[in-house]
Amino acid sequence: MTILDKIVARKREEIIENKARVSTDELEQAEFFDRKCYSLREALTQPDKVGIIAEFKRRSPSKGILNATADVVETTQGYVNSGASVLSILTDIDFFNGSNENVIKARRANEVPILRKDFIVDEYQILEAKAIGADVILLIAACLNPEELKRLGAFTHSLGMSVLLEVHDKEELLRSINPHIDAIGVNNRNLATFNVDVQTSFELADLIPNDFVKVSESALSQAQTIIDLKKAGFGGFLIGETFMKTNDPAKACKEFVEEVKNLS
Ligand SMILES: O=C(O)c1ccccc1NCC(=O)[C@H](O)[C@H](O)COP(=O)(O)O
Repeated sequence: MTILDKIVARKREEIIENKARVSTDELEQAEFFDRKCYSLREALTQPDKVGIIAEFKRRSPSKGILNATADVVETTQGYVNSGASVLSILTDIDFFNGSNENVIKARRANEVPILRKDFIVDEYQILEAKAIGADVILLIAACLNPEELKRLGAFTHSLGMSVLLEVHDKEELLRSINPHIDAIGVNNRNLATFNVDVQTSFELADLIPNDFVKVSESALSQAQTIIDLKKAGFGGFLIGETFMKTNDPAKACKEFVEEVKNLS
């Protein structure tokens, strides 16, 4: 059993628990449910921005605790003030020490798209994402078949939210493209082995149709890599650990954005 299998198995239990605790009617009556979402595509195609998706990630299965103390409001506001275009906030509790509450707090404090970063396998989680103020959800090809990807993508679009499809190889990419996707992310981290290799993004770049915003995810730590990925056609860069492992994630983000701009 891979770590991804374990995460998804636990996720299915968690969804049953959550459905018993909070009804879909209650989710639809939540504070943020009827708000108009920010567009992921628009945020990642602004010519004056680098295209950073800055992640609030306390812990990861591969690295353990990254940052136990950072304040979510201070950090996410800092990310946005540093030039991040989009925020990504982990909501998985058991493997990432994330929470829905962190999205709610970040939503109240920021006016950019927020990606609810979790392992989505059920419509209920998408309703929950809308209810907590997220604009974007992630659909991971490694844990969803083409029919599920299409069904969950269509449901997400029906709520006015955006879909970031995550793939790791050519086979996942070719079987997963459907009309209900806004951006395609190449995860440089193999979720079964934890191996990271930025080359994965370069290899898949030309296979992703240009109608999608191309996003490179994970293991991004060098400004020059962003420049090279931009030349290869990428417009979004999902970065967690590089920022969160420092004492001041927002400052790390600011310095990174400045370095990319200086190299551009
Ligand atoms: O980060 C992990 O260890 C991990 C393990 C298993 C499943 C998913 C995992 N991470 C989720 C992500 O996709 C990353 O948080 C995101 O791409 C940012 O990556 P990084 O910049 O390397 O923190």
